[in-house]
Amino acid sequence: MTEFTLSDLDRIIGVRAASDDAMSYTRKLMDKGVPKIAQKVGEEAVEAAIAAVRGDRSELTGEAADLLYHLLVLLRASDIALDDVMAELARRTAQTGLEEKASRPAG
Ligand SMILES: N=c1c2ncn([C@@H]3O[C@H](COP(=O)(O)OP(=O)(O)OP(=O)(O)O)[C@@H](O)[C@H]3O)c2ncn1[C@@H]1O[C@H](COP(=O)(O)O)[C@@H](O)[C@H]1O
Repeated sequence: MTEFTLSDLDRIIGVRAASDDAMSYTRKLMDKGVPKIAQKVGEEAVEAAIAAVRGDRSELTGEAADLLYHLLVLLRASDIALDDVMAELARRTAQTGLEEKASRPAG
């Protein structure tokens, strides 16, 4: 299993977004602003959905990677920390109590 996490990617995106490297796709996206980044998120989500319906696992893997990357850029452009999204997910999980059950050995 890869050790690379969404937090790692988010950190890289933060560095690239703050850079003045004209070759950075992240920098270019940030310059275009929230509407353009939101459009990309929508496009990548639709492409991922289509790949899933077609049963194309390789295509879906690639589109899911594009979607997660663009979503992280959108969050940053909207000044929302990935940590805040994770905290919301943790809050929902705590409400169900499933985290504890999932970490307990079955039986
Ligand atoms: N994970 C990604 C990633 N996923 C997708 N993409 C880029 O997303 C773009 C999507 O291509 P599209 O054809 O859909 O879009 P487009 O060419 O911009 O055309 P438009 O739709 O905008 O008109 C491609 O240029 C991909 O390279 C990414 N670009 C960067 N990253 C990560 O971000 C890091 C920093 O990248 P830079 O900012 O380029 O240094 C990289 O090391 C990666 O870890």
